[in-house]
Amino acid sequence: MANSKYEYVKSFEVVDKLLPNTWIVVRIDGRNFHRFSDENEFNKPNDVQALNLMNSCAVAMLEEFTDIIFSYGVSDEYSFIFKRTSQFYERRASKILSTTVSLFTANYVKKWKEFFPQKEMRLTPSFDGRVVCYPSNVNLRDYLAWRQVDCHINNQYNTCFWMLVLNKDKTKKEAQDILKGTQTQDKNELLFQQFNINYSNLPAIFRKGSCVFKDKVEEIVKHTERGDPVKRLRKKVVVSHCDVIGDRFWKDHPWILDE
Ligand SMILES: Nc1nc2c(ncn2[C@@H]2O[C@H](COP(=O)(O)OP(=O)(O)OP(=O)(O)O)[C@@H](O)[C@H]2O)c(=O)[nH]1
Ligand SMILES: [Mg+2]
Ligand SMILES: [Mg+2]
Repeated sequence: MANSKYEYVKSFEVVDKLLPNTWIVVRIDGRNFHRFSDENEFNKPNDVQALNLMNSCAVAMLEEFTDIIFSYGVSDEYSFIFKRTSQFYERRASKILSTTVSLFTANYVKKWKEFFPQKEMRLTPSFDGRVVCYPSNVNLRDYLAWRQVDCHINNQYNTCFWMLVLNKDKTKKEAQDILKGTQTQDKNELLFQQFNINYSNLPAIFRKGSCVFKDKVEEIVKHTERGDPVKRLRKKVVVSHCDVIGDRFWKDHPWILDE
């Protein structure tokens, strides 16, 4: 049967091409993870295995979608940056967003047992997603700085909050009142005075979040007949908990934003 009678419906589809020559950022975030974390008894305020699971899913994303040049994750969220010149799905927003969210979610479920071998997963996880284009490297770096500052603020607050609740028998309301109006320095003092914790010594994965990107690493590709190793520089997806606010990281990894 000829389909021409019905084909006009296709013209209702809207064009959703993302601006050319801009960094495409897809940020996904766990839906109702407050409850998901409770039900699955994640450690408070940070569950290192839950974070490792998120990171492992991000690594899988960079391996599958080669246009992703960098990603940054904290808590139940991950931001994926597609290179400026990406022609992935002809830059169609809905395609890029939906495949990113679904591939990440599928990996999260698939890899759960690897990170929580003793825990049957409770509830079905899902993630929302949004896509934003940034025209300049400065905008992109400011975006990442915004997320990393957010990580710092939340982690410092949550660390104080849960120390007060779990170790000083404060109610959640009392802990909230104690922390109300406090500045960064006050929270550092509180942790040090009351719990002998030096905030800057806490694991970097909690304080800085996680960066997943392709780094140049030396790998032994073979051995000569005499048994000497032959090394090559290879690009490999790595996870690092570095500072992305200052210039250092970007000076050390110029290929990420130059690509
Ligand atoms: N215990 C624990 N909870 C976590 C951890 N990471 C994330 N969460 C929880 O996940 C929540 C994530 O915050 P949001 O994304 O703002 O809130 P949400 O509940 O996911 O709600 P929506 O994102 O709006 O659907 C946090 O408030 C925590 O309750 C963790 O490592 N340990
Ligand atoms: Mg969430
Ligand atoms: Mg969140």
